Amino acid sequence: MDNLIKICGLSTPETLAAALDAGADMVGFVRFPKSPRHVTLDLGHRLSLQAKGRAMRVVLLVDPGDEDIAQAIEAINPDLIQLHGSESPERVAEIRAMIRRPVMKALGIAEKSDLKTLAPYAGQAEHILLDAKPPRMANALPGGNGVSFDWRLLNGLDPALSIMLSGGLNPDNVAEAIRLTKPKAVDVSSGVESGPGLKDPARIEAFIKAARTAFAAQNH
Ligand SMILES: O=C(O)c1ccccc1NCC(=O)[C@H](O)[C@H](O)COP(=O)(O)O
Repeated sequence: MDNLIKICGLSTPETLAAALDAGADMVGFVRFPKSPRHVTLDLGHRLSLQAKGRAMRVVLLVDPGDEDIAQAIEAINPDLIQLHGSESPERVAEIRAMIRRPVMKALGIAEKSDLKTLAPYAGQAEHILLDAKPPRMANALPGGNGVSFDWRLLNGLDPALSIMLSGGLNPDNVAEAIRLTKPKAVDVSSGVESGPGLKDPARIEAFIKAARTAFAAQNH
């Protein structure tokens, strides 16, 4: 996973087409009923077919049971599963063995000590997504909140780790985030929306352009 750009929370054929046409490497479909980005199995199936062969398809699940996973795999046939709940390292390993597809585990970061949670997952999941912790308020979603964490906390992190940076990224700040943290990949959801769950094609394109340029500058 190098220099990859993921657009998460796509839930219409039109905005998925915008992400694919703009060159997204990964597209994310959220399975979390309380989210404005939630896709049914049927919609996820259709979006997955649309993205097939053009981008990696990611299904995002939160503390899923075995049946939730089986249904998502059957209907959406993702290339990667993103676990965005409080799944333990043992549960991540169990899921990975069960699905025999790559897994990305999301971890919430607010302070330096939160990075200690990373090591136990590093051997269990192919990729780690670092996101801000959800705001402390009732009904906060586990992710997709448009909140950043202090990127300087990642100073000194092992560069060999397969890290996707996430949380509060948008077309205006993604270049600086890449410059400071040198992630393998970046992920965005609300930063490319015009309202909760409403992806904006122009912002998707601007985000991908800004991230691509920043990754290219980093490789020089
Ligand atoms: O996006 C959601 O609605 C969501 C719901 C439940 C768990 C996770 C969710 N999103 C996680 C993502 O992958 C987001 O892309 C990531 O948290 C960054 O979101 P944002 O800060 O809005 O860019």
